[in-house]
Amino acid sequence: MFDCGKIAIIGGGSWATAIAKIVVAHTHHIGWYMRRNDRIEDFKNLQHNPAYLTGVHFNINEIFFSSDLNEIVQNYDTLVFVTPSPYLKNHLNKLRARISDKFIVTAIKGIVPDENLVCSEYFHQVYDVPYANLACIGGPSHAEEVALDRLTYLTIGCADTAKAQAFAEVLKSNSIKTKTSSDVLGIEYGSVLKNVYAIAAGICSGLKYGDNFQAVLISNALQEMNRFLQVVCAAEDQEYSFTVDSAYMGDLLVTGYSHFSRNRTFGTMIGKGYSVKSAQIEMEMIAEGYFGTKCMTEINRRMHVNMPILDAVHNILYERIAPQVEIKLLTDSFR
Ligand SMILES: NC(=O)C1=CN([C@@H]2O[C@H](COP(=O)(O)OP(=O)(O)OC[C@H]3O[C@@H](n4cnc5c(N)ncnc54)[C@H](OP(=O)(O)O)[C@@H]3O)[C@@H](O)[C@H]2O)C=CC1
Ligand SMILES: O=C(CO)COP(=O)(O)O
Repeated sequence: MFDCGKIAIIGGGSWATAIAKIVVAHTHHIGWYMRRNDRIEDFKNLQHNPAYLTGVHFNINEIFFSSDLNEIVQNYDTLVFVTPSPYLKNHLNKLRARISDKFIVTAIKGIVPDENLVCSEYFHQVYDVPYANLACIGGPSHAEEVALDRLTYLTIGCADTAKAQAFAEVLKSNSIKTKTSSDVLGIEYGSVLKNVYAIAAGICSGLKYGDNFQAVLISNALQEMNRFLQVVCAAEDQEYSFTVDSAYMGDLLVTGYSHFSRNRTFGTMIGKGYSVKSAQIEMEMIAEGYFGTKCMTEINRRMHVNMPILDAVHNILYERIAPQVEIKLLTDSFR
């Protein structure tokens, strides 16, 4: 069986903290890159992350912290990237060490802005990491619930099944169930799109559309996701059949409906009349679907998939079309 070796977490936010909790319970040692030394010092003193999931306590002796990404990369075999997607490039720009022979796992549910590449494509194209060394973590998984040990199902995608299985074993516990998949691109694109659709759900909620319509919106979102993945991820002449799995539909549902969802919260503010800027400032957290909307719209200019919900969210966020006008047009297009 493949051995993940020494595992390091890259990123210091809530999902990074939840994944660190899961991994260190299994391995009893992790490396952990955080960008700020003051955060690391506070973490060591408090024995928990000072800013995110503060109720999750760690045995500090089991963690090697560093704000030097190169030090972590040189000393660890499996690197789990959990930074919000808009910051990934900046972190990676600090890299001097080679990462092409590392096992790279991305838990990022977003796309690299300006590049219009999902994370596995970015690591492959820019850092020469072979696809067999690239994995992703998908599935409905709000960090706040993982922190509370609430039952959560994660899907580990990797072209190399043995590697996916090995990492799935590392994450498995009484409260975490895992399965594997070879559909890395599909999981990553699905994760980007569900953020866009959660923004749409939030906008409709802010506009006071009710549960009946939300259900129709989410059904249409799933069909839209499937149309896109059919074009981008299905083998020739094959029907794309994964979309109903929990890493796709499950994550769409949890992000579209959960009050923990930042994308839905952001959309709700937009529906209530906030400008994009004021919603972003008030939230203090990042709704990656905002960036995902722009990138997916640009990608779809080449793909020509029928994606009315993506188009509507793009028009609202980037073309300043009034949400009530755009959503009314969308309602007329649904059956
Ligand atoms: N939260 C969740 O439930 C889940 C999140 N994910 C995904 O995990 C990824 C990480 O999200 P999450 O952990 O929630 O993020 P958080 O919002 O919890 O954390 C934000 C992180 O970004 C850092 N940061 C803030 N500003 C900057 C900046 N200008 N440059 C570089 N870094 C910055 C923060 O560092 P600092 O503290 O130093 O300011 C912090 O580590 C995302 O792709 C998300 O989609 C996936 C599943 C669940
Ligand atoms: O992906 C998530 C849950 O699975 C988190 O979604 P938000 O970023 O909208 O909170």
